[in-house]
Amino acid sequence: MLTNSGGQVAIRVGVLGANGKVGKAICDAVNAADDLELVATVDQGDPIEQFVESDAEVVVDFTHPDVVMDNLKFLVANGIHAVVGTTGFDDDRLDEVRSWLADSPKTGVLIAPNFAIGAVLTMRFAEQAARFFDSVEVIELHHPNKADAPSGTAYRTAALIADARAAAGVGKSPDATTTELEGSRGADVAGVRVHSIRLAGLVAHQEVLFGTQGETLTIRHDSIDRSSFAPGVLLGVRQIASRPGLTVGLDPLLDL
Ligand SMILES: NC(=O)C1=CN([C@@H]2O[C@H](COP(=O)(O)OP(=O)(O)OC[C@H]3O[C@@H](n4cnc5c(N)ncnc54)[C@H](OP(=O)(O)O)[C@@H]3O)[C@@H](O)[C@H]2O)C=CC1
Ligand SMILES: O=C(O)C1=N[C@H](C(=O)O)C[C@H](O)C1
Repeated sequence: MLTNSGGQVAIRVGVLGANGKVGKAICDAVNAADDLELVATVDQGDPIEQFVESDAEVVVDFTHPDVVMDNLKFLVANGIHAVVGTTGFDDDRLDEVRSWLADSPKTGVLIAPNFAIGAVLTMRFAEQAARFFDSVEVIELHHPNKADAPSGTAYRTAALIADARAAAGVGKSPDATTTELEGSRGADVAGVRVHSIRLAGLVAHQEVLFGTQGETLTIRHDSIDRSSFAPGVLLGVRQIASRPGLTVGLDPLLDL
């Protein structure tokens, strides 16, 4: 059992996807925190049972949308709290996680499409701005090794904007396009156009563009290093045991 200089018992943390781009940054951050102990790391091909054997209290998942549900089902069934950054969660998946948690009521799961504070604020600011502008489009820009498009953050941003506009009675963005090459106007996410750029040299970036008579507003966020995700993940690791059930997004942990 690890204790820090104040005699506090460290939280026992496991990482899934530990050899991945974000997983490595999270392992470094856990190792650098004196109130956390990295007790197990699991990547492709390793047995997930390591988390039970090592008595992990919280497991962080940055793997792949195709495998994250199986991982989560195992963690919840074993009463291990989870902090999940992996993308691919639609309403059906969230409902499935809730149904597992109903059988494990003390377990907490946090699923957040983006753990970077600037990205969380971008979503919040976009939601606030949404009702004041006629037009809105989202551009997300990522490294070319990203598996999913649009990004989980862009999905969530578009959904928040759409909900805010619907609540305020604002209609769809004006668009007179009648002739188009397929894909040229981006994907339609809840009625909001989302454009995905994949470019060598990028990490994770998003612009939300608003327009109305005589003015535009652009909200832009840039993760220029994957360490940007670590503070939000560690906040989740520290809080999740006191938040049983499903929490979606980092906002409640930041009192937003
Ligand atoms: N919420 C957030 O703030 C953020 C979310 N993400 C999301 O996190 C996920 C991972 O991103 P990233 O780190 O860039 O991806 P990587 O591909 O770099 O890392 C994923 C790692 O998970 C491993 N893996 C795959 N399947 C399993 C499995 N069944 N069990 C254990 N490990 C497995 C992969 O191994 P192998 O390569 O051999 O398949 C790889 O090492 C993506 O969904 C991404 O969108 C990313 C950044 C921030
Ligand atoms: O794959 C990534 O890199 C990222 N994925 C998340 C997403 O899809 O929104 C978060 C961030 O954009 C980085």
